[in-house]
Amino acid sequence: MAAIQEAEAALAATVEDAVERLCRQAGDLSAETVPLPEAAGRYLAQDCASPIPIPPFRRAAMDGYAVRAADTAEASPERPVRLTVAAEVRAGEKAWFPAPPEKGSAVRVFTGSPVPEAFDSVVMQETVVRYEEGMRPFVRLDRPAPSGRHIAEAGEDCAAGAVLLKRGTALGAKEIAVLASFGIDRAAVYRRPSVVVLPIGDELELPGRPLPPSRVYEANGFMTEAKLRLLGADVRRLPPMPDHPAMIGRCLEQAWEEADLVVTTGGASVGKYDYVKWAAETAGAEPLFKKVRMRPGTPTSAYVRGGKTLISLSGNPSACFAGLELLVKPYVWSRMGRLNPRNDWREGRLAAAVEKPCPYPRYIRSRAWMENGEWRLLPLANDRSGNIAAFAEADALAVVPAGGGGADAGQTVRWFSLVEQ
Ligand SMILES: Nc1nc2c(c(=O)[nH]1)N[C@H]1C(S)=C(S)[C@@H](COP(=O)(O)OP(=O)(O)OC[C@H]3O[C@@H](n4cnc5c(N)ncnc54)[C@H](O)[C@@H]3O)O[C@H]1N2
Ligand code: MOO
Repeated sequence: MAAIQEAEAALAATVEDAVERLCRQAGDLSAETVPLPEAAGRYLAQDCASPIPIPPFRRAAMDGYAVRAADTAEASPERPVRLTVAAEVRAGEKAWFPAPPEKGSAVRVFTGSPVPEAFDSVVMQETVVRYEEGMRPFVRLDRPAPSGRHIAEAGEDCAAGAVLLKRGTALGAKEIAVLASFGIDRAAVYRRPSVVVLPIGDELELPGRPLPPSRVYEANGFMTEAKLRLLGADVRRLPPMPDHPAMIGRCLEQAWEEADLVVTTGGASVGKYDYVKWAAETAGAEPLFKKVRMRPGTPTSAYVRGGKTLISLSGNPSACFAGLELLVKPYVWSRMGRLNPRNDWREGRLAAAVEKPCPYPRYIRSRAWMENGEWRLLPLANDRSGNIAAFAEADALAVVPAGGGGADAGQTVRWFSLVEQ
């Protein structure tokens, strides 16, 4: 008996170990090439190089006149220089000029117009006086135009062949804009992991239906589905499954057939009707860990079978939430090919005491704000494991270290942001 308990204790992982074990078997990540709009929220599977220089041609950065700096070198308010406007080049037109340009010529240009080769400076239209004599347009300058001013050289932003975005980069709106501006219309991204979400519990009723006595609405499955979708996974949430061992076993088998990852909630603890561990082991799955040194969420476990993963989250909504943030998210991030699949931990000081002694690190939903150059964290009242009403107020998850009698107000703790990235 003692040997069994010791073996079980060895499988009780710290959160860091649990993440390590999960990420280590994230397996080979295959890639697919998708049109740009579908690449948003995913991670590049290879470096992306620029097929062309940007800007692709020498262009004006202001509306005004392309001139030769040498022609304007002597310009002053007392002795302004007069230039003949010999041509106009609009954005999108060829950089033409009746060559070779005579000394003292200028070309009317606009932001984004190609600048004809002989010209090396653009003066803004606000800084010149334009006038006409007969039908001929002229501009008058009363100061020199320095060579190179308001001209973007071809390849100045990025040379052809240069790496634009590195493998593992998250493709958000600005990265998509970078690819589009280089003429790239598809991206090689890592495949989205497919996930089946399975809420378990006789007491669960679907939202939208009347609530029979002694039942609760199924919330964890919806929370898990939403989180996974926001992370970019391909998700299917099943209706609640009763606490029935054979049914849970069959459902797990089917879910493993179809998905890379199965996430269950509920039926995870030691109660007479908690069957997930039993079903996983009966199906021959190998445990990665059978408990996690965290609260809430201690009964969380994970298994692998034939390259497929099962993460069994606790049924208590806050425990389920902690498991999603601390374990499922890093795992999905590593499967999606994100370079750093870890939460971005920082430090802050508690704005109120946490009076709950705990043998494990305690993860507390909190509100975070900046005060006098440091982060402050207010643990939410009503943070009991089974409570859910205060969820929406939290924008941070802070951790109070194990042992001791909780934490004092003012104590420095680690935390990360819950604001969706
Ligand atoms: N004798 C012991 N009892 C318990 C222990 C223990 O070590 N010894 N651990 C406690 C801890 S800690 C937790 S956490 C819970 C976890 O139990 P389960 O993961 O098996 O979850 P359930 O018993 O199925 O449900 C717990 C609670 O949450 C509600 N729930 C479940 N699923 C959902 C859902 N999808 N949506 C909304 N609410 C849900 C359920 O009705 C229960 O109230 O065990 C402790 N017990
Ligand atoms: O670990 Mo349980 O999740 O405290 O409520």
